[in-house]
Amino acid sequence: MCAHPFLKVGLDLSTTKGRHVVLVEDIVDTGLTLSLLKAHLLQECQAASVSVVCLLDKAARRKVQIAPEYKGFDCPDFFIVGYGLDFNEYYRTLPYIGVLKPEKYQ
Ligand SMILES: O=P(O)(O)OC[C@H]1O[C@H](OP(=O)(O)OP(=O)(O)O)[C@H](O)[C@@H]1O
Repeated sequence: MCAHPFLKVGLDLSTTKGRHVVLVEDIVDTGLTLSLLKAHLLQECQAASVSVVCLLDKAARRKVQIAPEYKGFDCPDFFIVGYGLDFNEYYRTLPYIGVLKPEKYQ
């Protein structure tokens, strides 16, 4: 199954063996999520390659060295919501991307 003790993925990742995988993300922030998944797919699942496409790339927050191969937009270091992005499950279904006022989360 190529399972990972921390990753909960609703797919059988062993099917990626020998295949070129494209991960589609809404946002890359610290990069920790993708870094973990990418390493797992390459090292444990033996994917042939893993590339990343994201809508938003918030590079200023990066904690690990990872860069999406394809991105829609560079994103400034604001708290972004809408278009699938949430704050405690609020705002996720907004049909646009917005910036949350700091007083809403501080
Ligand atoms: O680069 P990182 O710091 O790892 O953050 C990026 C991840 O965070 C968000 O998911 P989140 O964990 O908020 O879950 P969600 O998609 O259910 O909102 C987003 O969808 C990415 O998967």
